[in-house]
Amino acid sequence: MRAVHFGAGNIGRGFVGLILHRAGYEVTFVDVNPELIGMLQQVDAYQVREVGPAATIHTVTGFTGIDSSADPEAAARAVAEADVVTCAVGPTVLRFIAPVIRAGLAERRGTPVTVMACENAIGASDTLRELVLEGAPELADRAVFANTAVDRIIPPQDPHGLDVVVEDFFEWSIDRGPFGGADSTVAEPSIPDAHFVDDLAPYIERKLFTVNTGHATTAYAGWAAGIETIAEALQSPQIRAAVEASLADTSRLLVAKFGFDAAEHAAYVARAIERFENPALPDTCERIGRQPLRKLSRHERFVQPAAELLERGERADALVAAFATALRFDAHDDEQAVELQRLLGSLEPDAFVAQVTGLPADHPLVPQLEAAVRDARTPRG
Ligand SMILES: NC(=O)c1ccc[n+]([C@@H]2O[C@H](COP(=O)([O-])OP(=O)(O)OC[C@H]3O[C@@H](n4cnc5c(N)ncnc54)[C@H](O)[C@@H]3O)[C@@H](O)[C@H]2O)c1
Ligand SMILES: O=P(O)(O)OC[C@@H](O)[C@@H](O)[C@H](O)[C@H](O)CO
Repeated sequence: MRAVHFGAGNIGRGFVGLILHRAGYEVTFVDVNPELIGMLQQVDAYQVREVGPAATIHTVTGFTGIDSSADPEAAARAVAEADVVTCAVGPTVLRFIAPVIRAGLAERRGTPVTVMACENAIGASDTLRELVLEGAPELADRAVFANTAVDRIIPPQDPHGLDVVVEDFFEWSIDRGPFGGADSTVAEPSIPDAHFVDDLAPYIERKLFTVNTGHATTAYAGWAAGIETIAEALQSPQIRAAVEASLADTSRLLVAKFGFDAAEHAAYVARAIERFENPALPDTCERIGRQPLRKLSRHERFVQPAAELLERGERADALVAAFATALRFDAHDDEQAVELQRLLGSLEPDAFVAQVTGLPADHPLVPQLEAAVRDARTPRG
């Protein structure tokens, strides 16, 4: 069985590549980083080292690499011949890999390929499908796109090596809907470490609005306090209280919306905070806070749950406070952080909230976010 995976970064090598290898796939990694692809072409194996109570070392073999910026035709050919195509490139990069997948589908003969975007975003495979079929709707029956939720914390790695240090926890949930039904000619791919679910919404929203909301609250508060790592930030009682308050907001929403058992959900939240604190994971506030404009957008970790709470007539004060703290993220190496600071300095609060969050002006959350922006624009004494 052949898999093509776009994005040979942390999740690519330390999660998707590992799980596909364990499922028996030969994996072709496609990336635009020539150094990374060079290493994947030159060696036969790399290691994934899990750290935490259930620590194990896994060896991944049977892979190769293609540099899609140097040889997009080879990448398209690999897609044409694959059983499964996955990606973990970041939601903002989907539009750059879409033309390569489109070219692969155009060459494809025989059964449709399964495509799964493994990104932190709701409906990422649906987004990828729209981008791939843009201008080429006739290719629709050559691929089946399934949404997924992926969870494993993988901190920054040595950029000059292939081995990856990861936490011992992982979860990959895949929407079963597109497979095997009356309208589908494609069976569920065999991936024993993943689980197929009838309704992905509770899984992706629980993950994004717990793990990622809690992570982001920690990161922005840590950054504002001048703290480097996530584990260190959580040692501050104020930051910990802010994280617990954000997750109390999202818990109220998730339990009401999906009918989760309150005690089981509380255990899920506690486990997420324990995972952030894993002392063996050198994860940084800068990585977790990366791309703040994406994280402050409409369907993301603060605005979406806060908006839904207000629509239900509830408050979301802790999420609004976390949004306010995020406005202080000014990492110089992060293009979106630089743009965030430029927008803060140049747009009035109403224009900033409309542009960054995409909320309609009459949404009940808007006045609170505008107040946060007004406050962030006031010089600190
Ligand atoms: N690291 C984590 O803890 C984690 C956990 C769950 C989900 N995710 C999600 O996985 C995705 C990737 O995150 P990551 O941490 O692995 O990032 P990363 O930066 O380590 O990896 C992304 C890779 O994509 C490559 N890339 C960029 N443009 C490309 C293109 N046009 N074609 C092919 N490859 C391209 C980059 O060179 C890089 O190697 C994100 O959506 C992230 O939210 C990350
Ligand atoms: O990858 P991002 O930028 O969407 O979010 C940063 C982290 O919260 C994220 O990578 C987590 O480590 C991951 O989602 C855990 O499964």
